[in-house]
Amino acid sequence: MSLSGVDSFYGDSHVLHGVGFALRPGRLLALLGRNGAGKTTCLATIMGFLRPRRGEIRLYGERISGLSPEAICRRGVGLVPQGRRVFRSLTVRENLAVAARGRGPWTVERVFELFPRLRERHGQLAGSLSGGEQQMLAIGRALMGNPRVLLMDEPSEGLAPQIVAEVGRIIGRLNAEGLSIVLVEQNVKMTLGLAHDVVIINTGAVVFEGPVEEARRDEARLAQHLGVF
Ligand SMILES: Nc1ncnc2c1ncn2[C@@H]1O[C@H](COP(=O)(O)OP(=O)(O)OP(=O)(O)O)[C@@H](O)[C@H]1O
Repeated sequence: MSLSGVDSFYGDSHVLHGVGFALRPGRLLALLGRNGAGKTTCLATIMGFLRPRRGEIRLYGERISGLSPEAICRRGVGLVPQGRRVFRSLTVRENLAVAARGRGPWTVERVFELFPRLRERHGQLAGSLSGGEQQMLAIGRALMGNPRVLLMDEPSEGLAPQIVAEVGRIIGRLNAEGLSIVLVEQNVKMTLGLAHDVVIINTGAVVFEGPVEEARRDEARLAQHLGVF
């Protein structure tokens, strides 16, 4: 998937300025930046919730910018949204079942193999789950759409360190199984441990794109754009 020269607006407010980067198949790309840098806006633009005014987004060669969110989802882009957004008054199993889409390996059973905790709680209302369990459910729900590319918006937000490590392991495993992932995170340490490639955005523009080794070597730049971590 690639973005080139993408400009996005909320009304008159110009938020993304010529954003371009490429996610290669099977890679994990970390999208980093300070609060308000435009990371969530980038994901919203890829998903089609915001239509870019300039530039284009391609998925395996096909132009997807300008399509509806449903059409983009059907072409294989999945989203784990910030704040999880599970259906609180549906059970765990129902949350997964309603998200089933497309052809591919993902079934409720397979999600339960990935997250045994969800199997244990399959009949429970999602609103009664812990934060970590809701995050697992949000990931499972996105997988039920059989995505080729998974966008994840701050999956570690508000979770205890032990649960963050567990979620990190799952993300690494999904990627190792071949899923291409864009990971937006404030947890820079965890993210650099998982990523192949890093993109840093600052006030809506890309200020760094390169392999994770290069990002690690340039700690001064990371500190400049991300603050102390
Ligand atoms: N719905 C909206 N309407 C108008 N402006 C918005 C809207 N959502 C975000 N913005 C603005 O767009 C800019 C980028 O926000 P965005 O949420 O993409 O940043 P972010 O990097 O994801 O930050 P965070 O880490 O806080 O989620 C910010 O200046 C924000 O105030």
